Amino acid sequence: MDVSLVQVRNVSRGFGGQLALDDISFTVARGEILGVIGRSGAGKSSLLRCLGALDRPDTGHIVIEGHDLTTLPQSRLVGLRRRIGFVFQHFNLLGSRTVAGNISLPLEIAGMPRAQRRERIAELLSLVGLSDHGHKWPAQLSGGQKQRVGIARALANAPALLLCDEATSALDPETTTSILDLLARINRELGLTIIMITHEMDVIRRIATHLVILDHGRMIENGRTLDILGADTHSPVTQALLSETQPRLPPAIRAKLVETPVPGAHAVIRLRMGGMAADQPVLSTLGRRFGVDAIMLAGGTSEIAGQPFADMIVCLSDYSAEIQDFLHGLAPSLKVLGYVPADL
Ligand SMILES: Nc1ncnc2c1ncn2[C@@H]1O[C@H](COP(=O)(O)OP(=O)(O)OP(=O)(O)O)[C@@H](O)[C@H]1O
Repeated sequence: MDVSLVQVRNVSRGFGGQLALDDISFTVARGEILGVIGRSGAGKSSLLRCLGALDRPDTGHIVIEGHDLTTLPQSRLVGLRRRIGFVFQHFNLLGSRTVAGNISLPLEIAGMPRAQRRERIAELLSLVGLSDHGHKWPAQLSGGQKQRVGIARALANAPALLLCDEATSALDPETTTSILDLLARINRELGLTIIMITHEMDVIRRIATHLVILDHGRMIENGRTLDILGADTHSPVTQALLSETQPRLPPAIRAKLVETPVPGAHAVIRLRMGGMAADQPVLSTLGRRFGVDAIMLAGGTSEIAGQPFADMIVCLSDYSAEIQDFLHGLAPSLKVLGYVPADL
């Protein structure tokens, strides 16, 4: 059985002789959170518009729940669009309607009777943590609350797919965290598939199970976020995006780093590992098993889309073949950054 909810096949879209999307293909499985990232002009919004049936690709196919958006007649697109919820960067709430009124709008358009609507609105308000705010006006809400209303409205018709366009870019860091937590909970509890466009790597790390990286309209990475972030070799564009959230050596230590080992020097190693290995007490094991002094210089263990992930730079008093073997067994990505004097 095909578990993919969305199939994007060889999609291209041009504007004035320039390709905003150049032969893009990927699939999104049900229940996935796909992050789409890229620099300004990479093609993210163009892709989102095609996925939301707001624009048609010039060539290629986009199939959602078995329906090909690119060949479906306009009359049937309206029905399919109800299967897709949109969350916008600037919320796009109607100031002339209350919170409940905003959430009610898609239900009214879908022809839901009033009594049923009232029940559904109460359910949605509770889901996004705004049960007491239904009577308020958008102007009375904080940015985070407005986005919660935006999410409730997007979920009103129980969509199969949620498209989020820079949903947290207008929010402060604390509010961003609460909105990302809400989206992750909705994904978990409702099994909802989410595609989110962002230019922030941190958003990807926190929530996206899968990742697409676009550059000049081309897809340069696609896979599990853990795999892409844990890998060693990347294109310069990917590396630049990833480096935003990667640990860096403190400048004072970087200044002492040399390329070739001198007698007694300590090795500075960068290692990344995902899954169970990330939870292991690597430094203390090195000390216990090999008698190595191991010091964490930067980074540590965090989570990527709820999975443990370690990304750290460590200083080791010994980097023998035996120790290298041990570390290679744990970390698919392992790199010697250089050597520093023992009396660091
Ligand atoms: N309607 C349009 N008319 C003309 N050119 C367009 C149109 N939409 C997109 N483009 C061009 O297509 C390319 C991709 O734009 P797009 O907005 O999809 O990128 P983006 O990754 O979303 O960028 P940003 O992060 O700045 O929003 C850009 O060169 C842009 O100028």
